Amino acid sequence: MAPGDELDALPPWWRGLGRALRLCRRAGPRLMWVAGLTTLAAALPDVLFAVGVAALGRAVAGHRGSELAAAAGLLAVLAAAGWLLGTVASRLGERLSERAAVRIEAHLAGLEASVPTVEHHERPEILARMARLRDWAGGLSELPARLFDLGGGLLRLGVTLALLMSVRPVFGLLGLFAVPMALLPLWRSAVGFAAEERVEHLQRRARRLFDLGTDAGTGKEIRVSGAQERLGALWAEAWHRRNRVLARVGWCNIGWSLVAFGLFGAAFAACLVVEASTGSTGSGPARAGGVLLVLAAGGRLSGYLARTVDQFNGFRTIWVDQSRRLVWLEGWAAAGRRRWDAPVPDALTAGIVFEDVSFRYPGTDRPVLEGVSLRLPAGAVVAVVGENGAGKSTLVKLLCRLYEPSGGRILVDGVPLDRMPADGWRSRLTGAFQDFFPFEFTAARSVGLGDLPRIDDRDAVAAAVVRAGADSVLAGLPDGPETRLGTAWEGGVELSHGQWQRIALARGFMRGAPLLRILDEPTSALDAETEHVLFARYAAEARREGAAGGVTVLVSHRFSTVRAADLIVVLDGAQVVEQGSHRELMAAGGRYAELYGVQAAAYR
Ligand SMILES: Nc1ncnc2c1ncn2[C@@H]1O[C@H](COP(=O)(O)OP(=O)(O)OP(=O)(O)O)[C@@H](O)[C@H]1O
Repeated sequence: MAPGDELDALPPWWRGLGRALRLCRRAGPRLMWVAGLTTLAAALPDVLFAVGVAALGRAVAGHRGSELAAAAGLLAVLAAAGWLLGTVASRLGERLSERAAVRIEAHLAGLEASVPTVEHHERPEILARMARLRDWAGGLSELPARLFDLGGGLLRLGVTLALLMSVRPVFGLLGLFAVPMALLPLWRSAVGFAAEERVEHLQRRARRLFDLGTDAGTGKEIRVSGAQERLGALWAEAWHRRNRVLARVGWCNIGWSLVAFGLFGAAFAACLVVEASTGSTGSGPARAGGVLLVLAAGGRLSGYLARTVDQFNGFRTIWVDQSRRLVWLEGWAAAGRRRWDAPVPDALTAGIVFEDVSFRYPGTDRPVLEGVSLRLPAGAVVAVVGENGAGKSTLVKLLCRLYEPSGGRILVDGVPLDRMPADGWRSRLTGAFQDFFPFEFTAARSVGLGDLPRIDDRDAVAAAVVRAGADSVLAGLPDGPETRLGTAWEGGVELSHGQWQRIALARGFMRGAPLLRILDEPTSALDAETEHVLFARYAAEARREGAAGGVTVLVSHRFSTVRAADLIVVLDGAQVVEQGSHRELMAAGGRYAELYGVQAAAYR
């Protein structure tokens, strides 16, 4: 399944287990073996404690001093060995989990980042899967340790049952009475899981509302609109609705547990009474030893069983739920890359062509672009205009491959864009966007980020700053380019929106000779005059860079800026309604001429 397709079922459980264990093993193959063997060895002293107790009982009842000392010594050795092996095993398990966590988290982050488009950030069903995987990434790293614990638990159970049957074979049936206790948590946890999935959207909503109410970015508007109380009420309601559903499941769990534990308790009591009154192992000290063995082993049986079931449950949760999600994400990220069989060209000769392209946002039915056919000639400066919501930024996003078209294709020098590696294509793009991100690094690095390999190249940064007209911003900073931006940092300086925008613009000028330069309303916070001057500079620069045939796409609402473009594309109602040069479009007297006239009149 490729990104963009329907969300498919999770892969089978056995693939998930093997994959997750292999990933953890890479974090420390030898450590994994040592941790496994130590955990199994740590299970034995504890279970043999019942044998020591029985020996002690026999010695006390028979008044045998030497046997008493030997039994006491055995118990002391078992206690010390149990503690020592248990401590070492748990430390080794933790160490393995810590190492595996680093590897798994890096793997998950790499997988998410390698998904070529951003649509997964907007599809709730994918977000839910990924959120769960991310939240429980630590759990995956515990998978081997939990598997070893489970092995130790089963070993304890087996030896305990063998000890009980050594007293009377029929006492092995005690294990059967414990079965409901073993199965109950499995059943109830599946019920709990289903309930959690049902209310996951409420949890996500509550978290989002909390972020909205507490985030610095939203603080101003939330206060002005007076929405705090409403947000708080919605947040509380989301949590209450979620908690009510989960609490109901929790109470049912307790009820069923009482029934299962009651059944086992009755059977255990019956075993003790039978052994004490009839004494299968003889009379006197032997009977005392037998009763104590049943008491110690049987008493621990329920504890061991509950623990093993718990271990199995925890193991199963990670195994069945998490490891399958991991395999799904690996497959999903890889599917998007599979058809990349064409290289990204070094230079454009013909240009970029939209061939009957249509697009709908994930989870929506409304076409945002429909039947768009366009040619963006190599080396041209192309302006895209249209009213709010006309689809200008969407067209730009398709060019950046943040989404794949729902229909039609985009060709780069005649080759379908979706056959080229997305990261390779993006490495030849540069851009500045209206919804830029204010990276709170030093000013120089915030600009240098536009071309990662040259992030610390001071000359390249200085040149980009000048080209974007951001030199006045840097000149006003206390430490110039080395000033830390953002008040969240000690000594950091906050910039105005327009200043941040200029930094973002400079970032967009870091890469030289791009195949595509995107300017999506990058100067919306600047005045019309400044925008005009800057755009004239970009256009001149783009024409100078003509050797690579790079296309510059400018989205702007200001027609005074747009008129200098080689080609102007007018979008309306999800379609291209006009295209041509300023002079051609004015002569045609259509939509462009109308909008231009309105804006010119407003300026006059
Ligand atoms: N992530 C999204 N999910 C769903 N719909 C979206 C998304 N982003 C944009 N849209 C819708 O797509 C349509 C086109 O949006 P787009 O941002 O491309 O318009 P635009 O022409 O750039 O507008 P503006 O001039 O206001 O920036 C709008 O109706 C918008 O509601």
